Amino acid sequence: MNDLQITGVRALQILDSRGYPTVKVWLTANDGTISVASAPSGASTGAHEAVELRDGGAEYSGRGVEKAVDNIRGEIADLLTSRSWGTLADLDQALVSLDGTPGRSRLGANAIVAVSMAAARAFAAAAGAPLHVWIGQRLGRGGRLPVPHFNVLNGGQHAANPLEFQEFMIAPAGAPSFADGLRWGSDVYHALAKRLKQQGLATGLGDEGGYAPAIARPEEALDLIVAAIEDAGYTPGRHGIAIALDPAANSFYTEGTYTVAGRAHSTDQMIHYYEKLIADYPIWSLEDPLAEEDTDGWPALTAALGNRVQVVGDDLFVTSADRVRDGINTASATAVLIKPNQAGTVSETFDTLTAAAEGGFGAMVSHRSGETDDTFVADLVVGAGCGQLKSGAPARGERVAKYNRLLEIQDENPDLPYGPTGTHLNDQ
Ligand SMILES: C=C(OP(=O)(O)O)C(=O)O
Ligand SMILES: [Mg+2]
Repeated sequence: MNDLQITGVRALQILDSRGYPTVKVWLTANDGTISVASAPSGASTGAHEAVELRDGGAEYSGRGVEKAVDNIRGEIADLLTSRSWGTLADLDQALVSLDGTPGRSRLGANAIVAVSMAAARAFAAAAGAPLHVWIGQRLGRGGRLPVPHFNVLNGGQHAANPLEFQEFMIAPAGAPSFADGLRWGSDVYHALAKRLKQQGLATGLGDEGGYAPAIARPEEALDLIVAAIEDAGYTPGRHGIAIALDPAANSFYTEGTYTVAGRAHSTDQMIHYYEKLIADYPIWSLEDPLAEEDTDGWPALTAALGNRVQVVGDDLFVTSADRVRDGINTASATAVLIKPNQAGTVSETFDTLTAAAEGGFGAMVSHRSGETDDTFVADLVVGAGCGQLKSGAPARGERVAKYNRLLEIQDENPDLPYGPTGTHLNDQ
């Protein structure tokens, strides 16, 4: 394969789906091919994830990213055009070395991840392969279309309602194909709106396109969703439409106590609470059920529930291969959420996917709550072959862009299998 020679670098501050500034990058290769990528942005971030560079301060806000853009136009462009690149791993490593900080705070994780994503596209284009095929080759995996996890009801830091749990997702595991699963999800999404209206609840949306009604108890949300699945004519459960939760427990944990709908829970009580939810509702996956700093709680929860549901670390692992290996050694979870901008580069994201697979962990690829029309995660999940994606509701342009890209991939590759392997979604 020929080396990649980058001859042009363009960067711009654009807006993400929340209307906050983010970074867009264009890389031109010497054959004239232009590869584009945009950085997403999280709101409920883990303490250890790579750090966005924001003008005037690193914490999340609507502040500008002009400095990050300037870094791409300056130092990063100089690096990228200074030599040819044999592999993405070399290019990413050079970016990480140029930054020189563990958290990517000098040049900005938003600048670096956008460049890395665009570079991955440039390598794929140079190889004449679709991005998902090129990614599959890098990871040594066969392609697979994911079960989409639609976040249909929003709370936590993604909505202004009193619901502490952040994400209530529906997963059409029993659908015969990705395209059918997408239709099933959209049917339930619309049935849920009807239910909410019937009950006098608001149908305004949270950041990821799910409804954000003024309810506080997770059970109320789950009752509404199960009813909507049935209203739409589907069967709740792993043979039909299962439920996945991302409570994002960091945000309702203080000094050893989890507060849910006005009630305080110790870690043990929280584990019992999830046990009851799992018994009462067709929940198959639990992401960030406990806070990232509750390090004794995670193995206890996984020992208690890990044979019944998938236990996913997001803020706990922040897409870091080292943290995933620790999690495997301590049996702290059974799967990892994969967000390239937490890891910092695409190559590090690949390393984390590999570490997870080597340790028998599952993986779910994920968007961020602040998104753009970039569809990188759709190709990533197919190439990774892990069979699970969350990209928000089956509505709102920045969310459906990913689902629509998967429809294209399915259409172009009708033999790709659908769904995860080796997870609880295949049980029963
Ligand atoms: C997608 C998520 O939200 P954010 O992007 O705000 O971290 C999440 O917590 O899984
Ligand atoms: Mg999460």
